[in-house]
Amino acid sequence: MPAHPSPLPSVLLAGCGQMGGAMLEGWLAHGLKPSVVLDRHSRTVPAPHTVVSTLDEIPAPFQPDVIVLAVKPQKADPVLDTLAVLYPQATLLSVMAGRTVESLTRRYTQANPKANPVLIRAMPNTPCAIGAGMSGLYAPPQATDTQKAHCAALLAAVGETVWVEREELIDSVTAISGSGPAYVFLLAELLEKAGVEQGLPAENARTLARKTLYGAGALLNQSPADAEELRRRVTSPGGTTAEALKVFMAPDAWPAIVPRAVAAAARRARELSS
Ligand SMILES: NC(=O)C1=CN([C@@H]2O[C@H](COP(=O)(O)OP(=O)(O)OC[C@H]3O[C@@H](n4cnc5c(N)ncnc54)[C@H](O)[C@@H]3O)[C@@H](O)[C@H]2O)C=CC1
Ligand SMILES: O=C(O)[C@@H]1CCC=N1
Repeated sequence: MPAHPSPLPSVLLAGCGQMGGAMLEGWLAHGLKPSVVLDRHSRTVPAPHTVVSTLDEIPAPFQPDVIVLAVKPQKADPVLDTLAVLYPQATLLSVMAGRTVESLTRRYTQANPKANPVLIRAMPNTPCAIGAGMSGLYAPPQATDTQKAHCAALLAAVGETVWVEREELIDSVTAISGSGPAYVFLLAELLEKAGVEQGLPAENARTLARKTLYGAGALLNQSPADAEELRRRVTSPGGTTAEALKVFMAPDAWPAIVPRAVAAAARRARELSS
């Protein structure tokens, strides 16, 4: 990730927890115009960037290109209320699950009737911290090309991006790639435990599980072949993998469970929308 020649737009990062912190790591590695990080927990950022624990501490002349909303959806309202007063014409990039453009704009303009914000939504994931993120983005029709370009640049600096045409598809993105790393980490946990049950020393089981997921992910990333074909290449007829896949692929196992889990995540995203 080059620190030159084009620094990313300046941001006010509102919320620097798991997701905000992951993006910030990538942005700092890339190079970011002077920016401000808001978090009530103590943080450090290298100069010329600044950390504040409340919005009142933001230096008066600071005008970010983009305000990134990365607090929990249920905690956003007090932050929006203050931002609406400080930055009535802001470009806001929300990475919050669920909360819609309409609900965020409504809250903003309730807090300041003169405000006229533009809300763009994105759903990134924590591999952004190492430049391997996957983000879906949605912009409403009123967003300008510059606003979209600023938001896209921020997310492209920390991984891949896709735009979706309809806002409700951000809930689907959330259920696949936003939450998705947790599904993969669960598989790592379970493989590691199973390895120990098979008699491997814990340290070996951990390495075997983690590096297998890493290698398979890297192969998926580089190979033009479908996942199904890559799976077939591992599965010798009458061999060991086929036996494991009979268990995983039983009609009531992964083919039923994965869509059910994804649907549950998407449903929760819709519940968080108000
Ligand atoms: N964790 C993940 O993998 C992903 C999270 N998201 C979204 O990112 C958002 C944040 O999630 P996490 O980073 O997991 O949560 P988090 O709880 O780790 O981070 C939120 C941060 O905001 C700070 N904060 C909240 N209200 C504040 C206030 N009024 N003033 C100052 N600081 C305040 C908290 O101190 C905390 O550090 C959520 O809306 C979530 O939907 C999106 C994609 C993936
Ligand atoms: O669990 C959550 O609600 C957030 C959104 C996607 C990943 N983490």
